[in-house]
Amino acid sequence: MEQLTRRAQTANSLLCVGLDPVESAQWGNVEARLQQVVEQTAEYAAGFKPNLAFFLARPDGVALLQRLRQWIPADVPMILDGKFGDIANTAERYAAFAYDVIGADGVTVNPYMGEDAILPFARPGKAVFVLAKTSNKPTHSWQDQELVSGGTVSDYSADVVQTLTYEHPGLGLVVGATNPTALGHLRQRCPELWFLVPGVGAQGGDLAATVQAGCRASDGLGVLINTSRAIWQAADAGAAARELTQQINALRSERLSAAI
Ligand SMILES: O=c1ccn([C@@H]2O[C@H](COP(=O)(O)O)[C@@H](O)[C@H]2O)c(=O)[nH]1
Repeated sequence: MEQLTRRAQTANSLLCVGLDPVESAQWGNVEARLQQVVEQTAEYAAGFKPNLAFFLARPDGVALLQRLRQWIPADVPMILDGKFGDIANTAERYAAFAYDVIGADGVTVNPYMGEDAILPFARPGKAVFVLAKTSNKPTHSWQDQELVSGGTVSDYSADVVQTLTYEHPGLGLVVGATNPTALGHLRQRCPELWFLVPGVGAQGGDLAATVQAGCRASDGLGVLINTSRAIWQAADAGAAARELTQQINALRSERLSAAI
């Protein structure tokens, strides 16, 4: 999280460039497009987030991820969005894959199986974003279920992660941009955690509301706002990333002046 904070400050950006490579007649070769998107957007990126599914769906997916790691500048964190979640010894193997085989700086984790599904990823210097309130909108949301002990399932996930951060400071949450009320609620519950926030762009998340509800009161950072298809499909990926960064920064400034 220190690397992420440093990068967000140096690049003056909260943008996470999502990398979900798909074939398209427009782009032709996926590998060349991937390299182009990284090159064009790197100066604006606080982080990159390749989604593992899009690589595993290719015969050369793991090797492509390894090459991707080489194209991403060393000071820009790469978060491997694998939503890993299995018992401890298996989670260890997933962590070895993400960190040792691919060279990721962080991962996403599904906490359904409990703390032993999370903690093997909590290595020093690595960021672990745990699902709390995701951006999809199922009609019957598991995450909104009220627990007898109080709060919802997503609150519980956030509370567990918050507690674990006392010993494992690299933990953060995944909170979708499609529900700013929930984002604000979780920000109040966890004032200092970094949130990975997907859902802006193709999923229609409200950027202004995301910045308003999600940024930390203490330093105006704390949200890594991801967009994948909106950049991948843009005619000029660099321009799309620059525009988004500028929009986010304008909203951050407005938020700051409103607070003064
Ligand atoms: O709650 C979540 C968690 C992860 N994702 C992932 O983020 C990107 C979003 O892509 P867009 O094209 O910007 O919609 C994708 O990899 C998802 O699997 C998410 O959307 N929501």
